[in-house]
Amino acid sequence: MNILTFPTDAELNEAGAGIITGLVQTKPNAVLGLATGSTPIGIYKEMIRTFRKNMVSYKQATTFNLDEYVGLPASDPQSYAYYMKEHLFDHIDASPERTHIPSGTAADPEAECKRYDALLESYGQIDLQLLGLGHNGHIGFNEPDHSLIRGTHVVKLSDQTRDANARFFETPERVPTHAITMGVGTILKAKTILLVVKGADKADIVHRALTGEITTECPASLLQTHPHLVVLLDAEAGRHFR
Ligand SMILES: O=P(O)(O)OC[C@H]1O[C@](O)(CO)[C@@H](O)[C@@H]1O
Repeated sequence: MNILTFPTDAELNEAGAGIITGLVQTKPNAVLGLATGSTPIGIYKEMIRTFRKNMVSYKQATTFNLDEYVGLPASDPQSYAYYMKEHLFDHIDASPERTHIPSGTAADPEAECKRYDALLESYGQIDLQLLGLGHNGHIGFNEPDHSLIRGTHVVKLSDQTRDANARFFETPERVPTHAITMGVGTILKAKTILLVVKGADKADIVHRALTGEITTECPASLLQTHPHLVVLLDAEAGRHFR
């Protein structure tokens, strides 16, 4: 595990974007696992800046997003499909047919999970999986539990996660109750995992996840078992690592 702490947000974002663009420069058909939430926005901005300087092309890259809310169509500004267009896809040359996100409005969500897994399977392995961290230790939407699910599945969101994400919705009641998420098995299968954590409110959970007991009650703690884990922390989130 390689843990890097950055004094400024700008430096962290540059480093994160540098790792992703560096991979796509050397392997144009890379398979990227992408994340949403507030954490990766700065990294996506940097990736767009590098793209605009004609330093990288995403035309041949394939992307798989971690998760999507059940019930939200891609046209809903709170959906992760919308987020990805707004923060990344509309600003780079990614091929729409190669950018994959679970559908939140599939008539049969279970069948949608199977479809997504089969598609992931057809690519073999994600080259680089970008991850944020939930306040309760979730990765993707894999919530703390006495057991975790390997593949893509429908998950009931914890109250803590719904509260944390309520800031993006008009009212807390509008936060969807369920999501589709890639499973921890798929996440851990990625060749490299890039975990990005920002903010004082995540200092304790990231420390627990990376140095504490490996337990499904803190899904991110399973990342300790990954052979190529890179962790980018801002000064606040990295407080316990200094
Ligand atoms: O970056 P944020 O907004 O704190 O979110 C952290 C995590 O929560 C999720 O957005 C899901 O709630 C994850 O996809 C993300 O990694």
